[in-house]
Amino acid sequence: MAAGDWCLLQKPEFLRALQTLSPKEIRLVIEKLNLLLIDPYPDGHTRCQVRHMGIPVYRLRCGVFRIFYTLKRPYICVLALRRRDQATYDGELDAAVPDGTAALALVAAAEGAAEEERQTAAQSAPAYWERWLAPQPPPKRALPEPITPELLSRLGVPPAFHARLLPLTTQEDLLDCPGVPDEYLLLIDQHMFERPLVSVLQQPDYLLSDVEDLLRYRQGELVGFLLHLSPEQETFVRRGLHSGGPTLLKGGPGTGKSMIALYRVRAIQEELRRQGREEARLLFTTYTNALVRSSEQLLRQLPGVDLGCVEVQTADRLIFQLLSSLGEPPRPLTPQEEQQLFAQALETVCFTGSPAQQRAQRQALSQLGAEYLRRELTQVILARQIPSLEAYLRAPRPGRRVALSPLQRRAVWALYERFVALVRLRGKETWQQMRVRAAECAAAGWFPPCYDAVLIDEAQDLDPAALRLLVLLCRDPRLLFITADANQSIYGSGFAWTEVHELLRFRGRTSVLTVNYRSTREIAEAARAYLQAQESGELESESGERRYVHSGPVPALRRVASRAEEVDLLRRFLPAAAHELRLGIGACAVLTPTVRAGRLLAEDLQAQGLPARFMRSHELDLEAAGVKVLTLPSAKGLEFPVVALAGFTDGSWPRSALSALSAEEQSELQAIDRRTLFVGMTRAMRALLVVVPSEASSPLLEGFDAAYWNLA
Ligand SMILES: Nc1ncnc2c1ncn2[C@@H]1O[C@H](COP(=O)(O)OP(=O)(O)OP(=O)(O)O)[C@@H](O)[C@H]1O
Repeated sequence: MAAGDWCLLQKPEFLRALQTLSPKEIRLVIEKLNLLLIDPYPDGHTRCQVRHMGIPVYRLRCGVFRIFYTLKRPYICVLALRRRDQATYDGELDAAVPDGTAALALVAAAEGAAEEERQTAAQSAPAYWERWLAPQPPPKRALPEPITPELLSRLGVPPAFHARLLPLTTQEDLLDCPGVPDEYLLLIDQHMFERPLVSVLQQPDYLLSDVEDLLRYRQGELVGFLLHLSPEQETFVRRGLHSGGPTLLKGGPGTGKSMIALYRVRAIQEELRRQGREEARLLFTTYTNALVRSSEQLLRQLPGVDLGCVEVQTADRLIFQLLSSLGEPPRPLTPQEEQQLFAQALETVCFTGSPAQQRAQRQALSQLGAEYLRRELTQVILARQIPSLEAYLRAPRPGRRVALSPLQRRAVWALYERFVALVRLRGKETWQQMRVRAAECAAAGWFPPCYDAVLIDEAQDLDPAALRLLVLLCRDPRLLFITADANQSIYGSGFAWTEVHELLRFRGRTSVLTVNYRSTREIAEAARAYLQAQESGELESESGERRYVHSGPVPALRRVASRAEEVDLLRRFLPAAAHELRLGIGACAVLTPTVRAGRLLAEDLQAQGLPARFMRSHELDLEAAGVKVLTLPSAKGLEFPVVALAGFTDGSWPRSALSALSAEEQSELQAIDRRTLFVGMTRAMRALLVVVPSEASSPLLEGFDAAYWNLA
């Protein structure tokens, strides 16, 4: 709603406080906000400026409450609602916080604060890592009042959770209380301890387009509010809906690519509804099962989205379903079967030509590492649908660093033919073959375009064939939307968009996002420095500009001599960092290189009394209590306030350090592994710890520059 040309925004802090009000009190708040829309400027009476805040913050009288807000034309941003008797006077606001400087640095500088101010705050902050890694946890903070059934009822906490909550007496026990959803824990925490306004300023802004929505939200008629996107982001939500062709959106980690794709679903549905096409079908694809689950969850909370008309799916699952619809369900090889058949192909490959030529080809193959060859077969020949030896001899191989001579290519082709024959004999297919088959069926008209719009998130890791299929399934190229970040590619090996489909010419329809909304500047810059530290980790430069919304402590690297030491470090770091952020242990994630390392770490953390669960990508439950332990690849696209990268101590990773490979092969595989670690690091929002073995022999566990990392 705009009145007097003002629009209202609100912070989650304010919304949470509303949860505790009676309908009559909410009515009063609505009335006051309507008045604010007419004139928000201080009048020295009902509206005053709060002193000692660094930036102008105002407060509005509202019965026994005070509403705090900021102004930045045309927006009035409502920060918080507090009872008058709870330190709602000038100067007491942030003095009530025991560690004001820490809060300031940890949650980043206030909106609009100068860069210099932001850096000073970060640097002058007390020693985070000393606190977070202290041998003993800090004393627990007692709750200022008991948790009573009356309080819980007033806060709207369902009776089913009361028994768990009533005995709690400290903030730490409250935040970590198992079996109670975070929303209730944070509500009680917010009631007990006011969050400094400077920290509230860092929360995202949500649109309050109709003040009456507050009542509807309180009564459960409204699922949530829309995020206030930046003008740059807003452009991409709607761009090209009426004209042009497909849109490609690029940008580094945390710049909001997925968020824009989700909001675009809403914009497309709105547009199609306007055209009277209520039943239009949308496809939203992403790379991992974990991302499918979290995208579905976000879409469910987005007002105006009809989830019934949106299919959220990984491209591979869709391919499986499409091929199944032809009759027999396809039979993909498991990774173990693929490895086994590949090894068998290597052993039994037959070469053609004279004995000397055959010897030369055998020798040519032996110069290449097995993993490198396997990728050549699956990601070059199969994924790019190279039809013949002649075509392979001429084929460019973008992303592959080992130049192959014609002799080597002949040898590789022989291996490819042997491998494909063995796969056929097994009566199965590789996933690349299935993707190719599905794309061919679509091109032949067996799968007609069945989606009115297709949105592809994380496209950098899709095979060209899978992408081609998705393009073919979309009825209207204007409603094809793709996000990608080449620096986060951990599976694919690079391709040109036009190689996929002539439609993907994106002329004038490619853009790059530059503001990181997820990680602190310190974490994002440290991750970049790590990626660039070695020649193998070259960074695809999308744009020179990088901007950040948050700032905080630099991330840390610690070297450990044993897994026991590693577990001890995590046991100290995770709860300390989470509690400092006023979050429960469920806000923490440990990302490991392998499934085995993840399982072991989760068991060890549990044994140390820290609730932790290892989750495969398809088992991901973001709402689950306790530390989430995931593999690095399955954390793709996700985010967590507190992240540790660990599990490198058993020596089984990185794979590239294990075998004797040529320098080019090493460098190519290391580039992928380095990007995998980069993706893991950039999942962290506020606190990041990387734990590596002290005897690390791989260059991948090196390259942590003291200018970006706390290496104490
Ligand atoms: N305008 C905004 N205001 C506040 N928060 C935002 C805004 N845009 C995005 N975010 C938040 O930033 C975080 C990162 O967004 P998102 O996951 O969409 O980024 P991404 O570019 O897809 O990242 P990645 O490529 O690393 O997966 C999310 O928590 C999202 O809610």
